[in-house]
Amino acid sequence: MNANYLELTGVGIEFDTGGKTPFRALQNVNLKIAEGEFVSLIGHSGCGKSTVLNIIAGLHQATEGGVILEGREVVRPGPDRAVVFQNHSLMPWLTVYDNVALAVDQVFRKSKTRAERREWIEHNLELVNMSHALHKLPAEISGGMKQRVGIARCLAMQPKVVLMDEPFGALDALTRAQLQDSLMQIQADLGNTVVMITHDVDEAVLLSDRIVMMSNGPAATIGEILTIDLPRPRDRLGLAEDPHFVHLRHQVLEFLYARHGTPTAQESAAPVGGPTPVTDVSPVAAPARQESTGSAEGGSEAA
Ligand SMILES: Nc1ncnc2c1ncn2[C@@H]1O[C@H](COP(=O)(O)OP(=O)(O)OP(=O)(O)O)[C@@H](O)[C@H]1O
Repeated sequence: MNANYLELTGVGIEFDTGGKTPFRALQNVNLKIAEGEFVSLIGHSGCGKSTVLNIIAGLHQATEGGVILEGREVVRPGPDRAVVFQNHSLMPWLTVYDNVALAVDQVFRKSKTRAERREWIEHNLELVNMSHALHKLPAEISGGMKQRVGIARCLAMQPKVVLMDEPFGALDALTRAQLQDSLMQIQADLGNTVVMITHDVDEAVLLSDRIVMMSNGPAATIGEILTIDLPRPRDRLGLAEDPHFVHLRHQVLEFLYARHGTPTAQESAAPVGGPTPVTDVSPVAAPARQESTGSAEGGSEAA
């Protein structure tokens, strides 16, 4: 296993706001992600989670630093990084099958025959239990089913990294739980490297190998990284009362509510220097929690 599969080094970004001073969203973000690892990004609204994901996706260019995936610099979007958004983003005029076919044809037109591609599309829709609805249009299926199709489309591209921006955020609790379980099963089978944004602390602890907790912006950075050393496969019912699960969950809540609550006046006025970042270490060697020396005190606000 390559422990430095995906590396973010000194990543910072400023957005041009049309005024005199650009807006500094991120400052000195350093993170190393191992091949096959499941990493969640958590932090308050507006701290810069989507910006980190977009930089990895190649949709934004960092102002400083950069991203290396398997030894190659990320400079633009590519099929080696597929994104699952909160709102499925399926083509409404295409059937379930054709939505996945569109992505599969783009990636595998030259390397797979038509019959192989058909088999591959059906296989990926089967992975997310959608074989029964191949010929339905997005408008004819539920929100959870659309999200399943979005995940199938992403997996079918066989990306090196799966990027998920609050993939289950718009779903009811029961559907969300079912999809979380499916995702855990799929990741166990396929060994995908996943970076997922979530606001849901339980979801982060249940699914992740590590949780990256971000400080508030502007000039947001990584505040702490929590290693989730719960054995797999993980069973949500058993874990609900597991003291270690409860302890890990508490550590995330403490970071979000007690130490990085409402952005302070000091943070709001943060100069380009920003808070001190934490330097990541390999997930295997990582201690249960790494503290940033630059964390700010704050009030309380939900993530
Ligand atoms: N294109 C842009 N131009 C200017 N500012 C931007 C741009 N994109 C993001 N920002 C700002 O950067 C900061 C981080 O935004 P981002 O969307 O990454 O936060 P987030 O943590 O994903 O938020 P949420 O949890 O609410 O989705 C915010 O202050 C946002 O307003």
